[in-house]
Amino acid sequence: MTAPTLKIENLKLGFKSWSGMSEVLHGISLHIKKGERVALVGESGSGKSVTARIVLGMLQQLKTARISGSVEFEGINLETLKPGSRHALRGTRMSMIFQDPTSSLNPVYTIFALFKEVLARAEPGISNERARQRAIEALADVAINEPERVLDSYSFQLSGGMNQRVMIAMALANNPALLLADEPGTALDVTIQAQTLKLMSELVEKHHTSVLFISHNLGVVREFADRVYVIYKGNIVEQGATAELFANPQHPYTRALLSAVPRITGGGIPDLDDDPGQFLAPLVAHPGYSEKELLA
Ligand SMILES: Nc1ncnc2c1ncn2[C@@H]1O[C@H](COP(=O)(O)OP(=O)(O)OP(=O)(O)O)[C@@H](O)[C@H]1O
Repeated sequence: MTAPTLKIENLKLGFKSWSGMSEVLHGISLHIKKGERVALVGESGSGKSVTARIVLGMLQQLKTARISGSVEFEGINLETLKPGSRHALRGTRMSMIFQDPTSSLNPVYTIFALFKEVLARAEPGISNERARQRAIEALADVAINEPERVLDSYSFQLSGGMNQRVMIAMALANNPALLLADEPGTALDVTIQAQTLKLMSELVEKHHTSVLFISHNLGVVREFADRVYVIYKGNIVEQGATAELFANPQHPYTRALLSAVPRITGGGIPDLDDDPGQFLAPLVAHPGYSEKELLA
């Protein structure tokens, strides 16, 4: 049996502040099999982005963060890796696409310089010629027609949609096993968002990339994901195959989210805080699927 690309078990996170600890993740577990696209869906502040940041090792250095539980990537517990080895995974075996492409691309460097840095993570000392050739190929994959012009531009000279494509091209340039996509395109208008999601979808299919797709938009999740985990206030309250979960949601919070789909796509999630206690039941697996069986 091949190890899942990602396996998170009992992950807890708290932030220390002057007023005490605020608990953000209460022991979440999830997994992504090779080539599987899994969505983590929940309202703003539920703990989606911090989960991705822990996988990437970006929160561990924060003095205020308290993290426990385990994160395995391709069968290796990431906590057992030396910081250098863990750092080396970022941008090579796992990469991330952020919500706002324009502010995520450093405006001080040309797109080519940023590309070269990404490529050099997997191929140290890569020559300018080879980096340029590979960058042009990667940009062709995201349907950019004038790669030379784009490579010599700075992010602030390109449109948001173009920057989003550049970011997808960069994230996939080293053929990662895992792509963490945090609400890609939500900072852009809906047409561009739909185009970039379609592009991303085609590319991950082509390269058999596993994806953790973070979103609050169930309409988008339905199009993109094979399986869905629903997160509410730092707890996974339900998971299941996408079609099944949409057809037969078990958990009251999932039902509430689903009933709000038209409002979500129109912008904004309704306030579900009226009776938060009712949503905090343990994980609900769909009949016939246990977390163990899904891993097999
Ligand atoms: N560095 C930090 N220090 C303190 N609290 C933090 C930090 N980062 C995140 N949080 C808190 O952790 C909680 C979860 O944040 P997170 O960014 O994961 O939410 P999210 O589900 O991704 O929401 P959104 O959809 O709005 O991005 C929030 O209450 C947030 O304020």
